[in-house]
Amino acid sequence: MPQETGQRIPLVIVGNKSDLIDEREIETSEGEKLAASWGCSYYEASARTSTNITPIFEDIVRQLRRNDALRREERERDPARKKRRHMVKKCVVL
Ligand SMILES: Nc1nc2c(ncn2[C@@H]2O[C@H](COP(=O)(O)OP(=O)(O)OP(=O)(O)O)[C@@H](O)[C@H]2O)c(=O)[nH]1
Repeated sequence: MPQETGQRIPLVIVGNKSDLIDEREIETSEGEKLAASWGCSYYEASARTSTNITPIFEDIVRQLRRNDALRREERERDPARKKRRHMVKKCVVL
């Protein structure tokens, strides 16, 4: 799925309600397999017990920061960028 969009979108797969152990419908291995095929992390979390909530948001923030850094690097490497910068006309307010 991430490959289909062609964009860097932060992605994690979360199986919620991990506290309801007896009502499990998806095996951990199944979630991990899907996450591996999407190239992202898999978490099992519980909103009720606050299990894994912080690591999920930390993972997303790490991805956002990594994507920002990659975008900056790509922009720096773009040879057309320098040329464009010289062509920009600035407006001066007096
Ligand atoms: N035990 C447990 N209950 C949860 C958890 N997360 C949400 N719920 C409960 O599940 C119900 C539905 O929660 P919503 O946040 O409305 O989720 P939803 O996507 O609209 O509904 P679901 O089909 O239940 O996923 C509510 O009664 C929540 O309190 C959890 O991690 N553990």
